[in-house]
Amino acid sequence: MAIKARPVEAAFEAAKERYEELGVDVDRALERLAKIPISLHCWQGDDVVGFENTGESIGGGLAVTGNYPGRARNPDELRSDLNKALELIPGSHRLNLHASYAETNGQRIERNAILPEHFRGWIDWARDKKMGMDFNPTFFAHPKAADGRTLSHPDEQIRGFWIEHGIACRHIGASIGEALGTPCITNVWIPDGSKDTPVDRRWPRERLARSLDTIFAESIDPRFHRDAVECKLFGLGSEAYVVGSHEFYLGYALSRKKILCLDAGHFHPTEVISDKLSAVLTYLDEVLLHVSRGVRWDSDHVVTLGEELVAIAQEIVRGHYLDRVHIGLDFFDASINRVAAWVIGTRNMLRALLIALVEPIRRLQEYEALDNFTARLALLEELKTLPFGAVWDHYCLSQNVPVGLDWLAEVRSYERDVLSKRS
Ligand SMILES: C[C@H](O)[C@H](O)[C@@H](O)C(=O)CO
Ligand SMILES: [Mn+2]
Repeated sequence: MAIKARPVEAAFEAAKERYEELGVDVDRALERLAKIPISLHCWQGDDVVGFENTGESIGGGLAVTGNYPGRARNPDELRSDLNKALELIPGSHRLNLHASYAETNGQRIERNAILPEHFRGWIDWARDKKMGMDFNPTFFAHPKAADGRTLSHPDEQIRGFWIEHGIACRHIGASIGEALGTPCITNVWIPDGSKDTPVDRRWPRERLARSLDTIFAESIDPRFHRDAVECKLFGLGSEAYVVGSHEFYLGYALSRKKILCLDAGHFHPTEVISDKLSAVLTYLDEVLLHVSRGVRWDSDHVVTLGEELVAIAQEIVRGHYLDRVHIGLDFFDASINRVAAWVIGTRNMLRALLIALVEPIRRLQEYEALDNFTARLALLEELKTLPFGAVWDHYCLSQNVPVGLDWLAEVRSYERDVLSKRS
């Protein structure tokens, strides 16, 4: 039986009173939450396989584990799964698509020859849903990336191929942005690195910088398109050295005025991106997030409502960065229902943002300004058990999406009627 609206609203009114006692405007917090788009990554729905049908393994130091039935095998199935997930997530969001999800009518189109027309189906789908889109060149799962090197490759022809792919993707990103009326962020992540200690750390980085400069040489109207670059500490097979490290891309983004992408799984396990946000935003205009959950390594587990997720959201809200931080997700778990994975991860991102939005920030800041660290700690701890869940339930109700765990029943019936029929 579905959760009833009356008790949800009664709990909300009581919760609102508790927050108002602390000076929090709950209605305004909810209005702000409704305006935050999360970019949902298409690759959770099919284990990062894409639709090129080349039989290439994922490579690039990435790994997907699990064999839960129901993986989307073609664009229509993936869009259908995304539709289901989006029905269960409050608010208006975006789609983050990889180039390997091109629709080429069975024709083999090389990655350096892909065109906006190969993404028409996605653009039309997003336009119908009034959604924006983001985009990514795919520098992995390809014979020319088989040795784990692309834009930094010493072979000029291989490097040239990937440069052409990057350029093609910027054109696709620009047409997506123009068609949908909201800038498309095209994010460059490459796997390049070395398993064992390299002798030459310098020249691959010099080559990568030159390749990126060539890719970005054409200026594109920022109303349609924005460039981002994603750093990483290590991957499977690139344990000793990653060409596009954090320092490399921080310098690149700063000197070339690009958006820096911080992936929560791309740092040493004791490092957190929540602490990096205000550091890099002191100098950079904008940041793209790949919110993920690494368990011991960059394992891309589904995002849970843990301390770091809340800290990321708090940093965005407390720092007034909502218009400078673009929030995308990056996880892929094939061991559970894939639609549920999207719903759990995205609802958690939104819940973390709501927790941050209903904080009595002014009061906390006053305590801090007065060096009243006792009251700051006491209030921060008290906030953890305030009736936030009642506010979230009301938000779901007001956005016409299932309250509480009611969404799971809908995923289960979709699994029974649709996913289980896929071989
Ligand atoms: C599939 C994504 O582009 C990929 O996960 C990338 O963003 C990444 O994080 C690689 O580790
Ligand atoms: Mn990422």
